[in-house]
Amino acid sequence: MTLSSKSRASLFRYYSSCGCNNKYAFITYNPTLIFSRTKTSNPVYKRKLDLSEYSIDKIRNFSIIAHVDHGKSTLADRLLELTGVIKADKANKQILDKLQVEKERGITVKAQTASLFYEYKGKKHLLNLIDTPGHVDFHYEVKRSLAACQGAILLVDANEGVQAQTLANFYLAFELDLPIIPVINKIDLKVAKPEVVVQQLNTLFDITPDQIIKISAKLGTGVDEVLKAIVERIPCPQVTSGSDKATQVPFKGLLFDSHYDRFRGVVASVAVKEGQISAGDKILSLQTKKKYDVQEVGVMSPDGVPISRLYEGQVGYIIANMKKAKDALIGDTLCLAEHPVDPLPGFKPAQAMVFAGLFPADQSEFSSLQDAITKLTLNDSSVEVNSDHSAALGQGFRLGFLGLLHMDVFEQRLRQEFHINAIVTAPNVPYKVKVKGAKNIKFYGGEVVTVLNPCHLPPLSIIEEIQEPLVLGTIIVPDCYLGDLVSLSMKYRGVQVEQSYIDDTRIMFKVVFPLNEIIVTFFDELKSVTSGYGSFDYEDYGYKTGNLVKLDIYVHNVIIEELTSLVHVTKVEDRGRELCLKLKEHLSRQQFEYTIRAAINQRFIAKETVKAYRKDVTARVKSGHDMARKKLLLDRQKEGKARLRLAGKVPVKKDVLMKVLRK
Ligand SMILES: Nc1nc2c(ncn2[C@@H]2O[C@H](COP(=O)(O)OP(=O)(O)OP(=O)(O)O)[C@@H](O)[C@H]2O)c(=O)[nH]1
Repeated sequence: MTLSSKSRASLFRYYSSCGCNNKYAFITYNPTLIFSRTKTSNPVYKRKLDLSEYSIDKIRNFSIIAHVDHGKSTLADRLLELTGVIKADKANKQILDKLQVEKERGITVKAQTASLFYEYKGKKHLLNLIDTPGHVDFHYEVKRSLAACQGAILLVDANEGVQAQTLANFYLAFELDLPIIPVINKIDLKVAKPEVVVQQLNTLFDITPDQIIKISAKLGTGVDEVLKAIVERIPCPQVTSGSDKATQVPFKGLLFDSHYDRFRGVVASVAVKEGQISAGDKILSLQTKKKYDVQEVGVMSPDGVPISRLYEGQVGYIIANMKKAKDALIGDTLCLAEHPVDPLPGFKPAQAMVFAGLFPADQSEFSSLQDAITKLTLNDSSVEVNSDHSAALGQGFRLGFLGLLHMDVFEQRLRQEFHINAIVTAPNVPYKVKVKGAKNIKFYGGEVVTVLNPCHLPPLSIIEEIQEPLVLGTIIVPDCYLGDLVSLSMKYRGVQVEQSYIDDTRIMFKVVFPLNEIIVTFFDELKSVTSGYGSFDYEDYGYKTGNLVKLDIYVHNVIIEELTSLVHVTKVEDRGRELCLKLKEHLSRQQFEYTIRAAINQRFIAKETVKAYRKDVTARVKSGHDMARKKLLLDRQKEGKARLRLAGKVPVKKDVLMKVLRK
């Protein structure tokens, strides 16, 4: 069915009058219409999709996993082209990276699905691809994507070889018992060393050379081999009911991802484990116990294509009037309202690792900031939101992120998509504080209190111990940097637990670090001491009692709460001195002299003095010999300054805080 331009125009007017001003959305509102986009390069849209022709043995669900920049999204582009989902075009670059921040930074931050239609040995196959992010902060995305798959392509750069995230991602797939197709990418590079990578894959993962496919995702070389391997080596989805009975078995689906469409609410990505689902069905969320009417089901190819029915084994999306991101809980099981089922195992919720305060630059913008955070978290449910207040910055929020890049990306999206200029305070990690005394335990609601903001630390007298979060870091470096790496690890309080060669020249280290030490500068320093060759990945390693102290900064005898931090006892003096010096550099002089001091439990460990402005009050005394008059004027000035010093305040403005907080 195609629409005449007249009926298109009237439809557009109709949907515009309903408040829908998205030029694509008016077409997608009606599931019976065939999608049309301004860029109609997509042959899929020329026909209506009916997935009933793909029996379960013709379906493959797979992810592409790899270290950062090893070419996942570029391979996805070639797969989309080869299967005719998009037209081959030099302009196709990381098509599945849809967010502006992804395009600008050239990284994937959100996993994306795409359905490909591939004819193999005369039979049509439906291949559901999930392109995953590579950066350590987004491991959680990879983990849940893999739960919707039966296999994974492990991509390794032919020049860089196996890196820290290659290992982490391999083990994620391995733990789920997924078949892995090892692919060496970028063989077109002059510096490519595919044979070295073959040796690494063999040493580390027991992968034999005959299993490995060598490609250039950029040029398309060898990509057809990857398509064949997907069909041959990845099994079709396992379903308990068997394909014939699919129609009689009640629907059971795993909600593995979601995003928020401002016109249509939550779009939930679902892997259909049993039965089938179509628009008009009433579904139940087993976690929230809420019921919804399904308005549309479809597949991403690469944008949403509505279809009449999603069948057992398939991966697609459901739109069911879910208004909030919290309605679509990742890992939830969806079923038909009248046929409740046993829940699927689901996932552990994402754990925020890094917390920071977010304040509006101007308090009048507080509600705009609140609104923007609510909207952004609809698309990113892994952000933890708490309210916060600061004496200098006013009302704001304390947000929890999966890592520093995640925090950066969130802040960039606030700026770009909502035009909000927020002040982000220094990142810190969640500490666990053990309090003593039955009365205190009752007051804090438990023996262990989680402290997200160091200035909210319970009084020292009732603290039994402070525990800090640890991570197990994996570092891969050429062995010539061995000495530099050992010193670097020690500087960041790392404890080495393992060391082994992954090929003739490169070493893998496992080091336990306090998370607080590595969140800001460690990665940059690692890159710098290893001339860019070192790679780093980390995973949660629990909590350990740390010899930590609370560092307070006083400006003219007033504590600046935003600068309060928990620091290891061996580093606290350096940190105290550094903060005092930075403040001195950025604070303005006053009519009176004042001090900037760093203190542990009110014991001062560092001090800087900011001198007063000097005004020559004796300049007006004409006679150079009137010493008595000069003395009188100088004494008066001294008294005035002493009075000011007592009553005067030193404003620590937001821009000064920002400069000091940036490490
Ligand atoms: N020479 C060459 N460059 C490639 C090839 N494949 C990818 N690239 C380049 O490598 C860079 C990273 O590619 P991406 O596809 O964005 O890598 P990615 O793994 O998706 O990156 P993240 O999502 O950030 O982890 C881009 O500049 C690509 O053009 C290849 O086969 N040969």
